[in-house]
Amino acid sequence: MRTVVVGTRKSTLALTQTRWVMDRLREANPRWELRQEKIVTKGDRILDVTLSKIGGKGLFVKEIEQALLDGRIDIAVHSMKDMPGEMPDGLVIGAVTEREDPRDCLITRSGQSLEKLPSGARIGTSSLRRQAQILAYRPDVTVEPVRGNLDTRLRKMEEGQFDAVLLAVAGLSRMGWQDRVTQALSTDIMVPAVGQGALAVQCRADDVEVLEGLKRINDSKTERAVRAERAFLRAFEGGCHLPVGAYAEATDGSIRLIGMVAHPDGRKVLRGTVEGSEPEQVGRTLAQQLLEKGAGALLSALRKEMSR
Ligand SMILES: NCc1[nH]cc(CCC(=O)O)c1CC(=O)O
Repeated sequence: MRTVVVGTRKSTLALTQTRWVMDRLREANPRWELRQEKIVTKGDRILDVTLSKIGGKGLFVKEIEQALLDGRIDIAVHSMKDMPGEMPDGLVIGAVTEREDPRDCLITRSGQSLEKLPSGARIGTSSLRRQAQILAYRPDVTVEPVRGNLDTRLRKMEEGQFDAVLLAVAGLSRMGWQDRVTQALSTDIMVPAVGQGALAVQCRADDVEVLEGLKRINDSKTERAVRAERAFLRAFEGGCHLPVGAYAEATDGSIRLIGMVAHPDGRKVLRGTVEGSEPEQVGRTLAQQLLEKGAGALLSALRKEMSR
């Protein structure tokens, strides 16, 4: 028997995801005794400021990673899309779980689709990636920031603060709320966030026993797809709160990756596709392709605007 402590954020979504992973782990490793440890992160405590102002999505992950490094926990379950491109020394992703629906979706109060929403409709999202792509498709709507957990965002829409909100299908379906989706958006309109729909199960790089056990719940196709997406993201240094998206489909032999870099106002959206067999290579090649189309200048101008 080995006691394995699994760390998670305290949000209902994080707890649901962790419970799901713990069930898989229990099946795959009957000799493990699994215990759950809840960790409150800065991102969960500070809810009244936009994420990019307090340091981006990475802050949800950082404090949990510290608990791993300190040995307070042995395994951490994260939404893959919340993981920054780079990871601290000493930690690895030991397993990537099978990806759920990777798409973003629109939830409208009226039930109208994106095409039917009236001009001037207010859409709640704090993601620059979602903002850019929705404005590129519907330049006549307005985008307003919204923070908080999934239920908070849905409630704010129902109360009339917004006419619609944009969320990941995967988060809603893990909560059992897939019937709330008005319209799942095709990746032609909305390229998802890197890693969206997959879970990352992280551990210490030298914890051989845990690594062995995590391998048993790894989904190799999702892993290859996410490796390509993350290699793409890393090429744009610190891209986790920038308007960058990527989505890959992988078989055992090949990978097809689509990527997107945009200006938040939606007036410029650069997209590209690359196919290949080696995930990191595919990611870097696509990043290079978009850099040649002007993604570098776009993002450095944006970084300057955001740091003002
Ligand atoms: N940004 C927060 C976040 N992190 C992971 C998910 C759920 C979807 C997923 O695992 O990809 C969500 C909610 C959302 O963006 O709608």
